[in-house]
Amino acid sequence: MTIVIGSDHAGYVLKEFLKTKLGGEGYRVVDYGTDSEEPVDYPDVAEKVALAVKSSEESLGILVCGTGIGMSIAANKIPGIRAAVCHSRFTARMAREHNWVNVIAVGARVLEPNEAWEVVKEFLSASFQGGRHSRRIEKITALETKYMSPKYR
Ligand SMILES: O=C(CO)[C@H](O)[C@H](O)[C@H](O)COP(=O)(O)O
Repeated sequence: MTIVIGSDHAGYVLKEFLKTKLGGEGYRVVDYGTDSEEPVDYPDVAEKVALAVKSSEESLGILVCGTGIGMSIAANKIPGIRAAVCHSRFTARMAREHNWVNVIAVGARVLEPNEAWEVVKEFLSASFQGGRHSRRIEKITALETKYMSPKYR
């Protein structure tokens, strides 16, 4: 599986840490930056990662900023992206099993690096359970379609 990853300046150090861990587990990692702790705006990175995930069903995204919140808000603007901030192993597992989240966002100012890695590992090891959850995902997709129509713009 390919992991598409990106961060802003606040998440840069954690992104690099997660990249090393992911590589060690054999994942192919594609990095959309940023490449230093020089300030950048998280929506720019969230857009690149979200579009990459959208273009390949085989990939999952990881976004890192200070809290994960801004990244997830931005990524969720891209149709087909279901992004969620996860700061515990439980929420990471549920995000995948119930919500079919395809982009996880974590906060470098919230979690220690090893905690963040545990959360990411849990996310990557979980699978969408389907069943009743499929119906709910379909309703989320319907909302996306409905509110993207010119009537609501
Ligand atoms: O998107 C965020 C908030 O949800 C991130 O935490 C950003 O990394 C943060 O806002 C950046 O803050 P800074 O003061 O510009 O470093």
